[in-house]
Amino acid sequence: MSHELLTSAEMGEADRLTIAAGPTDGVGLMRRAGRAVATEVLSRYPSAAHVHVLCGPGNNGGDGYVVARILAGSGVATTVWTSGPPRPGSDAAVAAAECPIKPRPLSDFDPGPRSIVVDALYGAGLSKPLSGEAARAVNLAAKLHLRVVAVDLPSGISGDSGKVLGTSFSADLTVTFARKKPGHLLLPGRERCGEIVLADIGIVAEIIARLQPRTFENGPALWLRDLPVPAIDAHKYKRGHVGVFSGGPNATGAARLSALAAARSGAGAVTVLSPGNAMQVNAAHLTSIMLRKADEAADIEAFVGERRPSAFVLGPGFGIGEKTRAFALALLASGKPAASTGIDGLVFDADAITSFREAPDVLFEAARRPDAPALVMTPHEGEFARLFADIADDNVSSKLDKARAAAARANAVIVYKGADTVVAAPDGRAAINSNGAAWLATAGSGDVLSGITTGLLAQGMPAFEAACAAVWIHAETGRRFGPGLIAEDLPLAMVPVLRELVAAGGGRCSTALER
Ligand SMILES: NC(=O)C1=CN([C@@H]2O[C@H](COP(=O)(O)OP(=O)(O)OC[C@H]3O[C@@H](n4cnc5c(N)ncnc54)[C@H](O)[C@@H]3O)[C@@H](O)[C@H]2O)[C@@H](O)CC1
Ligand SMILES: Nc1ncnc2c1ncn2[C@@H]1O[C@H](COP(=O)(O)OP(=O)(O)O)[C@@H](O)[C@H]1O
Ligand SMILES: [K+]
Repeated sequence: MSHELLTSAEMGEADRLTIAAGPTDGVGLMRRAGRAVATEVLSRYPSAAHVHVLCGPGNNGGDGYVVARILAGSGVATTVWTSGPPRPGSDAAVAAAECPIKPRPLSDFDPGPRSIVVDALYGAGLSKPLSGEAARAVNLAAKLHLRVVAVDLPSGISGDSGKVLGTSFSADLTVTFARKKPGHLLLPGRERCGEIVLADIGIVAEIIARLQPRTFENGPALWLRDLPVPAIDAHKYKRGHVGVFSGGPNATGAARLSALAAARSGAGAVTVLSPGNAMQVNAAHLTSIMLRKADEAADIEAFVGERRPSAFVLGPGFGIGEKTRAFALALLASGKPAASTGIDGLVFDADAITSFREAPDVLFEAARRPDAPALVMTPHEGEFARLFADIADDNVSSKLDKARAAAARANAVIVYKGADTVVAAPDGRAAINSNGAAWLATAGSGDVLSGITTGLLAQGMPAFEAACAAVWIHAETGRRFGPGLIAEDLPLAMVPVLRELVAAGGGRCSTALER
């Protein structure tokens, strides 16, 4: 498995453990890292007129000296520009001594047009904003439209947060080692990395496992074994029954999008719970989806008792206010142990999130009660800030940190949406999604996501895995569909994606769909 993501501290530890286990030493790892980068440069740019290798003072620079040595040895015209010599006695100093090219000062960096830049200034050890001669090199490479190959990370990008510190290179290709880092997937880092190549430098899976990583790239490897497939003796209620709350007569579409998505994702039965005054309009637009009136919290209790739904989604198009809060709290009090007819999972989206902006603690307290059903909340950036204002305002934390802090506080799986959606669980696990596309930025797209999540929860998939699977399936569908996508297309367009997942071993572990 290579879907773990390592922080810079974890990567340093992996490095240390590998060296301690022998026989490879630090210089050995550095030689492998540099060779991996050089191999990519040689295969992608076989006719490059000139390669400029920019070497910083640390181990990232050390990798750069290895690259320069191999390129020069292969007959490529190579210049080394350095921002400072490596610390005497360091691995990088050994690599520099082995490099036959006399380095020139980075302040004189003067590349010709059409040359290639290998950026080995700073990687995991970036500790302050890029400035001075490094910033000048960034500007020059951009001005001349030079191809940039970044070693480990584009200099200026934080590997832990994906943030730009000062300024950064925009690479065409980034070669990183052992495992990706969160900054390769979180924006804006992901955009600045270009294509990412993961090179094996001999840090083995057993070493990574010892670190017990808690952060992952979202993909089937994380949840395929839990993806529900119907048993041979399935009947519709065994496949899970979803309840979806509709808004009033002028706001019913969002609930129907969610309902359809829940049904397509395999829930055996779906009921739209509608205010009395919206029954007509809902009835006119529903076929396989059932319909039932629900005007007050007592109606939920009756529905739960009679029809045994296993999961609900509240929020899409529902409206903001007291009724929403009452429904949300009634649902959170309908967990299994309290009543044998209780429900397993809840998804709160959109208005169900916004309705608690003045009293988030009331929601969190209800979600923390031991009998509460598993809760997934799916805020976009604006909704996130309404519920977790202090966490959202923290300019230092990454999106990953923020989603984790929110999940712990709310005792809920948080799907912090966007182009780099982060899914975080209260137990500290988190996954960053990277397979989406901007075609998904269309009204109602989020309603479909909450429906898929609820459909999977209703079939018994654990909450973190259900949320990760829903986010990936939604993103994959949008990416494949491309131009012209509207939310109505998503439920049907996800069928081929589901079919492939089931064929790849849904319900069993398989890596066939790993991208
Ligand atoms: N950890 C590992 O397992 C491996 C690491 N390797 C390389 O080692 C790199 C990490 O090496 P280091 O920890 O030495 O870190 P870096 O080489 O990224 O940077 C460290 C040095 O740069 C200085 N520095 C940081 N930001 C600066 C800024 N903006 N302006 C000026 N100076 C700045 C620091 O004070 C320190 O002297 C990785 O990115 C990777 O390229 C590879 O050799 C392979 C194995
Ligand atoms: N640029 C983007 N790239 C990838 N996915 C995106 C992008 N913009 C939005 N999305 C996804 O589309 C969905 C939009 O949801 P949301 O903001 O709730 O919209 P709506 O309320 O209109 O349904 C989310 O799943 C989000 O992650
Ligand atoms: K770099």
